[in-house]
Amino acid sequence: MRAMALEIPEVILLEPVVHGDARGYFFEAYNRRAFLAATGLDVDFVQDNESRSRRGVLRGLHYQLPPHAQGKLVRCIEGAVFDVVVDLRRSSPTFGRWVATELSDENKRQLWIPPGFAHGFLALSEYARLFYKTTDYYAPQCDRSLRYDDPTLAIAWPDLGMEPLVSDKDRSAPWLYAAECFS
Ligand SMILES: Cc1cn([C@H]2C[C@H](O)[C@@H](COP(=O)(O)OP(=O)(O)O[C@H]3O[C@@H](C)C(=O)[C@@H](O)[C@H]3O)O2)c(=O)[nH]c1=O
Repeated sequence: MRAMALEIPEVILLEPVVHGDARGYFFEAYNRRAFLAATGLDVDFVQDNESRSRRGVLRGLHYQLPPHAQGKLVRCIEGAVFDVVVDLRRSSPTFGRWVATELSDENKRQLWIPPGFAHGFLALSEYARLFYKTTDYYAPQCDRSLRYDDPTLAIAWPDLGMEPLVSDKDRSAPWLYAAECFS
């Protein structure tokens, strides 16, 4: 597993070693020891999530506040997504900054999103299925959404020539200045 640093160093892009042969391919999608060796992080994942979205669906930007803040290990197992992470740690030099990367069933890349960050994605392919592990359980009372189109964030979402399909919850999410963040 190869780790690649992004502009926000705590957010880590991971690329597995894919063993291809005449039958197809095999790779270790998650291996605790390999994850530790690549990232230096020994993380306890407690929940696996899967969602499937039509092209143009935008989910996010989501995070859970303490005491149920979540780290997430995200990958796209069908199609492709434009995946975005925003630093919401007020004490961080990169507070309010975002990084984005394409995750797809072709590149098999995974993104490690530490607690303290908001996460969202736009489905680029006809359908996109996201699979992600989390370090804490779903806690609706701590679940928060942040506006994906906040002009302060100025996220460069790809233009698919259509309005993104967004949940009511996400459409009515607060802007960054009013959002509850991390210390
Ligand atoms: C996130 C979550 C939702 N749910 C329920 C609540 C609701 O009825 C339904 C759909 O929830 P949402 O609309 O929040 O689903 P979704 O918009 O897909 O939420 C996800 O978005 C991405 C970007 C993330 O980063 C995830 O952590 C998660 O917040 O599923 C659970 O039961 N467990 C969970 O862990």
